[in-house]
Amino acid sequence: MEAILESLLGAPKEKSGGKSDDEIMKDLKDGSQLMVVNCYPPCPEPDLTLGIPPHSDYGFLTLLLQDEVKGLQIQHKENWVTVEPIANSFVVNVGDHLEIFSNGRYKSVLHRVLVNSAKARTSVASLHSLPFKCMIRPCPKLIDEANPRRYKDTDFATFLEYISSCEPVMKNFLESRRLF
Ligand SMILES: O=C(O)CCC(=O)C(=O)O
Ligand SMILES: [Fe+2]
Repeated sequence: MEAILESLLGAPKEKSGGKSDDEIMKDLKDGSQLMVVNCYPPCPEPDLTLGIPPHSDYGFLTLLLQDEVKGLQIQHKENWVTVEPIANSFVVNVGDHLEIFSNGRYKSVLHRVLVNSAKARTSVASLHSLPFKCMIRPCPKLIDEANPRRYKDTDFATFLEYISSCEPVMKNFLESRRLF
């Protein structure tokens, strides 16, 4: 898992450079991992519901293992696009923390899950974040006059406070952290 994260984070690392990236990598290694197993039974009326409503994942990166049954869709240019399952591979989703750390260069992906009437579906999501007490903020190297800071400081407690007051649907948690 560590090796996968390290190779995936190569891209923002090159762009931002310097000490803060090593720090973020270290924080991620000491960070939190939440594993969620989702089971979607067959649904007699799939057009009337969703397996999971549109949302973005809290956290830095999500590694998602889906079985051979379709269902996951991501939003791309206003359209819902089905993510075709590929055997023995992970889908990697950018989470809200990476959008904040990259000061908006990387967008957390809005996704949802459809159900179907024929087959049960199972997926396993592994959400990787900083340690719960860590503060996430835009990387200073990505802030300048042309790219002012776009997000407020955010930690896990802020997220818990948010979800106790309203549902984390669409990208509304991230929107609540926006400065402009
Ligand atoms: O079942 C899926 O493919 C996606 C699950 C998901 O989005 C989640 O657990 O956050
Ligand atoms: Fe998700």
